[in-house]
Amino acid sequence: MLLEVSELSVSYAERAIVRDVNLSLAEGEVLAIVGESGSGKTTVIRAIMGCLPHEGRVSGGRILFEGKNLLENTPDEWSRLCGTKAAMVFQDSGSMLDPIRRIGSQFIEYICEHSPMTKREAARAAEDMLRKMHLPNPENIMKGYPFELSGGMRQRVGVAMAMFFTPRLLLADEPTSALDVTTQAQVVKEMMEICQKDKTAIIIVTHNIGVAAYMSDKLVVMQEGRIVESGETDDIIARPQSAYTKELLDAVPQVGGERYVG
Ligand SMILES: Nc1ncnc2c1ncn2[C@@H]1O[C@H](COP(=O)(O)OP(=O)(O)OP(=O)(O)O)[C@@H](O)[C@H]1O
Repeated sequence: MLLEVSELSVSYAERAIVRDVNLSLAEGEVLAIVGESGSGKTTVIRAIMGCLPHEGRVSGGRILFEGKNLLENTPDEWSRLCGTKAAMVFQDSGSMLDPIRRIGSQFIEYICEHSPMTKREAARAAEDMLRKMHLPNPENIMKGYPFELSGGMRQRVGVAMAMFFTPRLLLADEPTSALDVTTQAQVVKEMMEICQKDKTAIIIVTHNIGVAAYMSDKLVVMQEGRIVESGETDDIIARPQSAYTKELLDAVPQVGGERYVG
């Protein structure tokens, strides 16, 4: 297994928020975490990435990544892991970029921080990566500022940066929920293409069980900090066991007479 999370519990300022979460992920697999706002989805992936807010603390459990317990990592080991072996995409990756610096200089700096490439090599490699994310005129994008791009384009830049070092694991927190439905579908499709080619495993956190059904091999349903249902996505969609999962599925809008999750 690439990742094995067992009995994970997390507290914020001594208040237990996430309790006894178990999940596992093999190379190239896609796991979706769904559940209502506040159910602890983001907390789980932040704990895996070692980036809980400062009042947050893992109060129990284990997180094995390639067989090593991440909770024993030194700060140095975390910084070697983040960005190269494991990477994260956020709801609005544009907000992670400095608004008053050109995209190219930020992308090049990011590459040079994590590799011995020269600036010139990094620039060329960054453009190639933007092209892979179907961004037109990568040379112009490199020269532009984040605010000059649409939300979908900024999100593609975020995915391109996250995927640059072919991470083994991509953690995606509501990566498309700020986008309109058509752009959501395109960005999800492109992100999956690039991950499938590199055999990158994905954990995607989403409100949208339709997106989860489309993307994932495995599904974890969370409510109030606990897992209420988990298993193969197709099984859960066809035969949900918990009342809460049934509720989530019932809330999926009908599209053209057919369920979006169908
Ligand atoms: N920094 C923090 N300090 C204290 N409590 C927090 C902090 N961040 C989150 N929480 C609490 O932890 C709980 C879980 O939050 P989390 O963001 O993990 O949920 P979520 O399922 O990802 O929600 P959403 O879908 O809205 O992002 C919530 O009750 C939230 O109020």
